[in-house]
Amino acid sequence: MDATPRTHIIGAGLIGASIGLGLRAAGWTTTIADVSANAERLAWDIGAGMPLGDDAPELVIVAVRPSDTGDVVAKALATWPGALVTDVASVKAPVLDAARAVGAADRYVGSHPMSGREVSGGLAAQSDLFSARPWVICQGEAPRSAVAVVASVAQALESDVVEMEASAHDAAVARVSHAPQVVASAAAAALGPLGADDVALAGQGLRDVTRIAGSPPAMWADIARLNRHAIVATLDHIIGDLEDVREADDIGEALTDLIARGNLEVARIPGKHGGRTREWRGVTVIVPDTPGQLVRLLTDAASVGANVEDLSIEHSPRQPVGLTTLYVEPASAPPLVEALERAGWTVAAS
Ligand SMILES: NC(=O)C1=CN([C@@H]2O[C@H](COP(=O)(O)OP(=O)(O)OC[C@H]3O[C@@H](n4cnc5c(N)ncnc54)[C@H](O)[C@@H]3O)[C@@H](O)[C@H]2O)C=CC1
Ligand SMILES: O=C(O)C(=O)Cc1ccc(O)cc1
Repeated sequence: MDATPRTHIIGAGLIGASIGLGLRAAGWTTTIADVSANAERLAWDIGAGMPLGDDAPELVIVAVRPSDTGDVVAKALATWPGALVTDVASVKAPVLDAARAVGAADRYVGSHPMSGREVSGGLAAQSDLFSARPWVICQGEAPRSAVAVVASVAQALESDVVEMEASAHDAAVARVSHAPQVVASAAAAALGPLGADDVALAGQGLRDVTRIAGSPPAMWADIARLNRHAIVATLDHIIGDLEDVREADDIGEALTDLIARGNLEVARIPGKHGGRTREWRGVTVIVPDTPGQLVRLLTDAASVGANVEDLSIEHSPRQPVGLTTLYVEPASAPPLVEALERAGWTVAAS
């Protein structure tokens, strides 16, 4: 197969359109289709792919909701008998079963980009959505040459390829992705009894814990049905820990144990993009809540050559100041602090 195979994407939502944009930016020829005429037209208009013509695709990427993925993969395997088919669904074992059921698992390779957004649809598509993020590939019963083709998609999108068995993938993502969605939604739902003024007290901690609580329910309902066993096993683990805290004679001791274990595990989560681990040092600055201050701060940081790798802003309503943390190489932090203080900024922590 050519280094940039003729690629057809089925499903022009967030993931399908993002793959199309990224592959076209990398010089691939893509076509894209969707059952929704609006979604399909949008994907063509934004340049995620062209309409499918007469040429049969060499590679088909299925990017539809998880519960439909097995059927759409099976149909693609039958429609294009010369094509290799992959998919991006968040649960992998049921799709492999569907390819086996139609006797074409030798032309099916599962994949799962570990990157997304809490919004769906092609309007939210981004060509760099998968950059520096893991992309899981499940070989199943396909030859190595087929794995290499799917890996070339991930590499064109600048993802980090990770190979796993489908069932091991499903058990792992229950813990790193699916159960965290349940817990984030539960933490957000617990705000129910509060009035708006009380919710407005929220700081960065609640924002961090509930970021993905804005996710669309339909996709997660599908994922939960398909990966129920592994998700329930993870929830049992979490509920056990919560019950230990609730039932303890000394709640402080129980929580100390839970937080200590959490401290150990959170340190194992790779760096800011979820891909390559890198160490940054945060320099937290008090920034007046008036227009232009952030630009002034970044300009002052740039004046000492500090390369700001990441940035977070903690801002509480009704406060005249916010806390902005600039993340830099550890060696850049001391000169940055000095320069910012010289320029009149108050550095709250570094
Ligand atoms: N949203 C996320 O953060 C991530 C999602 N995934 C997986 O990617 C897949 C797609 O998810 P999203 O792009 O977020 O969903 P989406 O809802 O944005 O897009 C799905 C698209 O598929 C279309 N579609 C449905 N059935 C179809 C069919 N039979 N033929 C053609 N088009 C069809 C829909 O009209 C819709 O435009 C899911 O399997 C999901 O598990 C994987 C990684 C991250
Ligand atoms: O937003 C995040 O942090 C995610 O983890 C998004 C995500 C959602 C579903 C997936 O199957 C993979 C990644």
